[in-house]
Amino acid sequence: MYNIQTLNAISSKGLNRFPADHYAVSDNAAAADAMLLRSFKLHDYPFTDNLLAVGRAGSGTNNVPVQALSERGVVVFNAPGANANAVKELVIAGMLMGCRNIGPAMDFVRGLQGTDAEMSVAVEAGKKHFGGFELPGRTLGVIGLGAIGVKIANAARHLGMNVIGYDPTITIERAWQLDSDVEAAPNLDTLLAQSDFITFHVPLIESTRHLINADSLKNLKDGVVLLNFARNGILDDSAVLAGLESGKVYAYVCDFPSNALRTNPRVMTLPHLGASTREAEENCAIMVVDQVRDYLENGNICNSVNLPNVKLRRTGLARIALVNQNNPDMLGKISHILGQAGVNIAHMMNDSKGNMAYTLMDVDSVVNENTRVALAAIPGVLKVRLL
Ligand SMILES: NC(=O)c1ccc[n+]([C@@H]2O[C@H](COP(=O)([O-])OP(=O)(O)OC[C@H]3O[C@@H](n4cnc5c(N)ncnc54)[C@H](O)[C@@H]3O)[C@@H](O)[C@H]2O)c1
Ligand SMILES: O=C(O)[C@H](O)COP(=O)(O)O
Repeated sequence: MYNIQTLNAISSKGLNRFPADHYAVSDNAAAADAMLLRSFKLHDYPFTDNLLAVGRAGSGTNNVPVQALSERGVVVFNAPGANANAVKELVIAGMLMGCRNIGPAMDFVRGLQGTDAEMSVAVEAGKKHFGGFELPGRTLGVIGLGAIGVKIANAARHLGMNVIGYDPTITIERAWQLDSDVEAAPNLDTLLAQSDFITFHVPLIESTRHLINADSLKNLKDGVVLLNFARNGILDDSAVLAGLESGKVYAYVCDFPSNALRTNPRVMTLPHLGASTREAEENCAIMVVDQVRDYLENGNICNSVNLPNVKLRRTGLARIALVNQNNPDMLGKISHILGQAGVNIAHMMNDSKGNMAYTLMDVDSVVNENTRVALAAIPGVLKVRLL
C-alpha cells in the first residue's frame, strides 16, 4: 500500500487514477510515500525518511525545496505544459485588459449612481477617459519561450501582432513549435527597447529576479503594457509603480497582488488565476499522478526537475531503482555488490542530471534485503528500492 499526501486540492480526475486497493490518498497521510501539491509552500516541511516523490501539479517549482529533496534522494515531478493553454488565454485577456483599460472602466461604472437615464449621460461623458488602442501592428515581446511563452507568441501572431522573443536556453522542441515569423531578440535589452507589450514566462530563479528594475525600465518604450503571469519577483514592483507614475508604463497586468499594487488604478491584478481552469487542473493532476504512479510502481521517471528521464520496459525477475549522487565509479561499486551477491543484471539504464544520477536495473534473480542494505551503504547512494 502506498500513502499519498495531498497538500492542496488536486483534481479528482487525477486522484481517481490511484487504484484504491493499492493507494491511500489523504491530506494528512502520516509517513507519505509521495506528496502532491500545487502552490503549497513546501520549504521547511518536516519530511520523513520514507518520502520517495513529490508531484507538483503545475509548472513552477519555486515553492518546493528541490535541492533539499535531492539530497534525500526524493524525485520531484512537475506537469510541464499541462496548464499552458490556461495561462495563454489569461495573458491574451490581460493584454486586452491593459490596452482597453478594462479594469478602470469597470470600476468607473461600478461607482455610478442615479437613474438609468442619468447613468447613460455619465457613461457617454466619462468614456473618453478609458479610450485605448488595438493589438494589430503592435509588438509583443515574450521573455521565456517555454510551454507558455511559445503558445502566447503564436496566438499573438494570429491576432496580427509582431512578436519578438527572448530565450537563451530555448529547447529544440519549443523552437520547432514556434511560428516561423516570431523574431528572435539577440538580447533582453533589444526586446525591451522594441516592445509595446512585454510578457514574462520564465521561472523565478536568481537570474530572472527583477528583470524589470529601475535601470531596465529606462530602456522601455513609453506607454508599454507589462504583463506578469510568471511569478512575483520577476519584476521589481517598485520600479513598475515608478514607471506607471511617470507614464513610461501604460498598464501593469499581473497575477500576483500586493498591497502596493492592489489599489493602483493602472494596475490590474488577479488572484494567481493563470492555471485555475477546470481543464488545466485536470490536465496537471492526471499528468502528475501518472508520473508518480509509474515511479512508485516501476521506478520509471518522466518529467522530473531533479532527475533524468529514465524508462525501462520490465524484463528481469526483479527490479532495482537507485538514486545516487553523480559521482565517479558509482556503477562500478553497484555492480561489484550485485556480483558478490550472485545477481546478474539483465538490463539497465543509467543517466544523470546535474549532480544527481539514477540507475534502473532489471536482474535475473530475487534480490534480498541484505543486498539492498549493502547498496544503500555505498557513499553517495541516496535511495535504493526493490520493485
Ligand atoms: N500564473 C500562473 O498560474 C502560472 C501558471 C503556470 C506557470 N507559471 C509560471 O510560469 C513559468 C513558466 O512556465 P512554463 O510552463 O512556460 O515553463 P517552461 O519551463 O516550459 O518555460 C520556461 C522558459 O523560460 C526560459 N528561461 C529561463 N531563464 C530565462 C531567462 N533568464 N531569460 C529568458 N528565458 C529564460 C527557459 O529556457 C524555458 O524555455 C513557471 O516557472 C511558473 O513560475 C505561472
Ligand atoms: O506554476 C504554476 O503551475 C502556476 O503558478 C499555477 O499554480 P497553482 O497550481 O497553484 O494554480
